[in-house]
Amino acid sequence: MPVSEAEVRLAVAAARTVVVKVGSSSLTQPSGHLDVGKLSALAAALSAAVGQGARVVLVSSGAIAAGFGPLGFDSRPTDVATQQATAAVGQGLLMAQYEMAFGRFGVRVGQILITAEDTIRAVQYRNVQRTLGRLLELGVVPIVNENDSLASNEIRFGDNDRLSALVANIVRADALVLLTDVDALYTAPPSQPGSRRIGYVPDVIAALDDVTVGGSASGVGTGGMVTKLEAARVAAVSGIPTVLTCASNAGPALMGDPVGTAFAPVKHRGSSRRLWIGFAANPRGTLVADEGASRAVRGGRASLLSAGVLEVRGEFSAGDPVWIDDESGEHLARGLAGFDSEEIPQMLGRTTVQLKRFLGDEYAHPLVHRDNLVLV
Ligand SMILES: Nc1ncnc2c1ncn2[C@@H]1O[C@H](COP(=O)(O)OP(=O)(O)O)[C@@H](O)[C@H]1O
Ligand SMILES: N[C@@H](CCC(=O)OP(=O)(O)O)C(=O)O
Repeated sequence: MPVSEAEVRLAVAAARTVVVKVGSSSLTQPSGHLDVGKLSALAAALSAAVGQGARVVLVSSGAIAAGFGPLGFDSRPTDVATQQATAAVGQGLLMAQYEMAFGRFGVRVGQILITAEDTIRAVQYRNVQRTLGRLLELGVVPIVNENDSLASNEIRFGDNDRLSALVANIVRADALVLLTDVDALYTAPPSQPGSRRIGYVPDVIAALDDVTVGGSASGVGTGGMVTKLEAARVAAVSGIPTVLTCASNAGPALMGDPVGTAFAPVKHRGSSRRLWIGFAANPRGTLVADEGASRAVRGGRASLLSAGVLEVRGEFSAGDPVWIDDESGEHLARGLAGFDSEEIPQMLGRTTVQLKRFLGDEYAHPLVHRDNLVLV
């Protein structure tokens, strides 16, 4: 586990598999239209890394930014339906440019569009993992974006920062590089007088207390620095180092030069699927655990049984993420529900033996299995 900045930089330079995320603001002109020059420069830097043997996954935003100009809008649309339609137009334009730009270096690209919803379940998760793995084996640079045109509003990432950290987990990346329109993390939004550049963050969780982060200032970006730090945190707890810098520093960042901000990993890798449950999507409902069940869940190795659940809130399907709260309303854990919300009221308070006797074998299972549960 690297501890000094030099070791973190070295780990990034030596990474065999690297996920690079580029934000909308780094691919567009001030007018909002796609900036083909910036996109080509990025493709050149990533192709050089591929030429040196790296396996590169590019998580690229920019579908909405690329689509609104050609559709005749003056600025990024704000309503969901128009954003989704704009992304459908822009995503094709974006990929056409990437194909051409990487093609100049003989590098092939492939498009992967992900929704939070269809990757939260184990089968789809493994599907994404297998396809990305195969693309990398074939020497292709997968270009990933959220499937904006189909993502449902309640369960979308919105920004691509957290998505990139999860993709880094899925492909078991050795490094994550976040490219944006600011050269590094600052102690406060760079527009604030007196804000200072931070070159190295040894512990991202502790750093969250010392840094003032703001939203996007660009008009095309989405999450600002908040979601980038969240991505760096997810990567860190997965054992993955992160470098955050501006897109024009992509080449030096990948070579381990001291540009931008480097974040050290804070822990050895956990299970990527459990991280996915913890961070991928917003819970759709809540299961309220009684005192005994809360204690068992807090203990870390227990499933949530219906005998210890007092109440179900919200509407969800089996497999959806839910909160597990204690009676005072405090969040204890996130987990994937084992049943649809409408099936649960008849199960509440019943033991496994009672469930079997009164409702049948198919109900004699935990409401949330411990393998699908992550403490918060
Ligand atoms: N503490 C901070 N340090 C650096 N940038 C910050 C900070 N707080 C807020 N920001 C803003 O975050 C912006 C980057 O986020 P965003 O516009 O969403 O980019 P992207 O499109 O690359 O995701 C920067 O341009 C900057 O204005
Ligand atoms: N998936 C969206 C990303 C939205 C967005 O602006 O993200 P980001 O620039 O990474 O903050 C798109 O391609 O337009």
